[in-house]
Amino acid sequence: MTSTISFVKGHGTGNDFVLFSDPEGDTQLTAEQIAWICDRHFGIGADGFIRVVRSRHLPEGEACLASDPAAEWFMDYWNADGSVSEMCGNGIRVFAHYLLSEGLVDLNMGETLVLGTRAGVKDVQRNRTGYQVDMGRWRLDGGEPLVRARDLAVARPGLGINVGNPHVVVALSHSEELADLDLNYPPQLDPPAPDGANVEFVVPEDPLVHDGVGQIRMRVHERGSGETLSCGTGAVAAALAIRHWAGASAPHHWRVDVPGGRVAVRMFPTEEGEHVSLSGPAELTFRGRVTLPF
Ligand SMILES: N[C@@H](CCC[C@H](N)C(=O)O)C(=O)O
Repeated sequence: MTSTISFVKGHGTGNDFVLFSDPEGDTQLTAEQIAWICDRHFGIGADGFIRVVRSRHLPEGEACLASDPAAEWFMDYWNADGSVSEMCGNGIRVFAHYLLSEGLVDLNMGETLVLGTRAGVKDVQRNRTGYQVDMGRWRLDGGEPLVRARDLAVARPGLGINVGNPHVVVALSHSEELADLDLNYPPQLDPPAPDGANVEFVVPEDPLVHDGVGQIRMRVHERGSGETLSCGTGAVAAALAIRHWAGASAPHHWRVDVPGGRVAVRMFPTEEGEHVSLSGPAELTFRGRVTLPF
């Protein structure tokens, strides 16, 4: 049976998403349908798919992911190939912006919106650049695999970092090396990451620190989506990795430039340990209806 769905398209620094409203949780699209929707030639085209669903309608096993009763809404995030991911840093800002624009939530400056994700609940606030998300705790995870990429002469050591979803960050020495990378091909990790990983290639800007703010430039190959113009969780992982390598005197505030724009990352102490936040813009670009072919 074919079905027609309404959607809204949005992006955060060029990382683009199809948002599908399913407040009562009564439409389960298949991985194949989601991959078709995200296909840029045969479908709508997007780096990811976000189902907008009330947390209380999640199936039993997923309900614990939004365990804070304040998280009325859940970001059900899917990659372009139809695989699920735990978290999306650009996607959650666009998700918050969608909820606000549709009048589903109120969020004045200084207030906090609590949203559910597969990586736990996240606090979102509005700020000067758009939205700031408390991404919570992070951990060094996934070891230091060797990373091979097309047009990178020799394999480089990466650093595994989990910010809710898995990343491997690789430092390059200059911007030509970053520009020359061919990320049409997935980077190879040795040893491979058991659940796959998003891979970020990073170069320091000159100077690395300006007015107390660290400055880096990044390109990314996303698990399940290929090269994208930006990755919010990737920017967070990249800033954490560079701070780790730079040592104790490194700043806790970073500016991360990606092909699609700029985001900011801040590390700050909390009672349960260090948290990291991500700030950046969120835009909604158009809405439409699409008939799924299968
Ligand atoms: N683009 C996202 C990350 C999306 C999920 C990722 N591809 C994964 O599989 O973990 C971001 O902005 O964080």
